[in-house]
Amino acid sequence: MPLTKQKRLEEFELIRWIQQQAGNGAHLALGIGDDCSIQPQQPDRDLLTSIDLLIEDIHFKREWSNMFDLGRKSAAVNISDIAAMGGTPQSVFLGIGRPKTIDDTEIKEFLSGFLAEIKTYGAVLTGGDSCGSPGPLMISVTVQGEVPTGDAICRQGASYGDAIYVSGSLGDSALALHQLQHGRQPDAYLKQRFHTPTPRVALGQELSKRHLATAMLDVSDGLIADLGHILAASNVGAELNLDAIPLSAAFKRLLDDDSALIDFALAGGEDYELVFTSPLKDLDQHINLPLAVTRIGSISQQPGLHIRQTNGEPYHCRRGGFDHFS
Ligand SMILES: Nc1ncnc2c1ncn2[C@@H]1O[C@H](COP(=O)(O)OP(=O)(O)OP(=O)(O)O)[C@@H](O)[C@H]1O
Ligand SMILES: Cc1ncc(C[n+]2csc(CCOP(=O)(O)O)c2C)c(N)n1
Ligand SMILES: [Mg+2]
Repeated sequence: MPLTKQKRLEEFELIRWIQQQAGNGAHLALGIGDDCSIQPQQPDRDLLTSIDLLIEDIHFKREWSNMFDLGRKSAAVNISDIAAMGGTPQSVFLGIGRPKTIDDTEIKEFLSGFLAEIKTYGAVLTGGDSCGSPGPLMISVTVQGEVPTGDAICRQGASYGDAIYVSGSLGDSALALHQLQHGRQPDAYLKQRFHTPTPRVALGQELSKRHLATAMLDVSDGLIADLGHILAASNVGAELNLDAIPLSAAFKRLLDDDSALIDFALAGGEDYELVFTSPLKDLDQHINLPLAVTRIGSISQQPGLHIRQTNGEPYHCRRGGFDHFS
């Protein structure tokens, strides 16, 4: 259906508003407004690029979140991929498929949250695309970052004897989601962990700059599934200590009443914490950041992922990791 003149004006007005809000990046020769942005290349840097989609009713429900927080989360989960390589985010590209039910105020709220989040990490909105959607709200985010040549931390470098670490705590986000899905209101802390996760950019940068980690990724689909990617890429196995999995006070309070909830920490997903391996056994002593880093196990020669309880018995998690196609 051809767009009316008035509708097109609205579309470009919104893009002009986005352009004004986005500002200019010092690393760019040209940002929003032309057919492409232009970024001069640095000879001693590797360019990191990642894309992720967020689709209404798959990744979020509009009734659970406000549009500002949804904007923040859309940015954060993508910036988390740059953090997971140890890089510095720079340019972000935003695609929006917008249903008619979202008005200008809501879309501006979304963009304000998105821009506030990327600004926190020094990144700039550099381009994107906007169109109508006959169905759900669809968000596509591409993020680019940089790392000194050769310093990016990949999934493939883990070797036998390395210790396995995780930042922050696990399971909060999945527990909040579980409560929302069952019509309950999570407490403020758990809610915040689900709606506005924090990409661990400073930790990733520290690990890459000081060459402290051999393999790394961010936990989006759940610890077991995502650590499994490191094991497959590195061709090794792992032993995890169940009691070492870091849990928040809010999570522990609920775990006291229902010990089965531990599976949300092992396989829930959307933690956006960093899981990494290192030959150092006391890595927490080497990092001076206001973020806990916990040793949860070690890389073994025996293939597969084995979880042990304190009494030495194996633990079998009853949840699978998140899989879009299962
Ligand atoms: N449709 C696709 N076309 C090309 N490459 C893809 C496609 N889907 C995924 N990939 C690539 O597969 C790899 C793994 O993607 P995946 O989405 O599982 O990882 P991730 O983005 O780190 O995790 P998550 O999406 O759960 O945050 C990435 O290199 C990604 O670019
Ligand atoms: C409404 C609603 N239902 C379910 C979930 C849970 N969820 C969706 S995608 C995903 C994995 C990460 O995504 P990706 O692999 O695409 O990066 C998880 C755990 C949610 N957030 N909202
Ligand atoms: Mg992905």
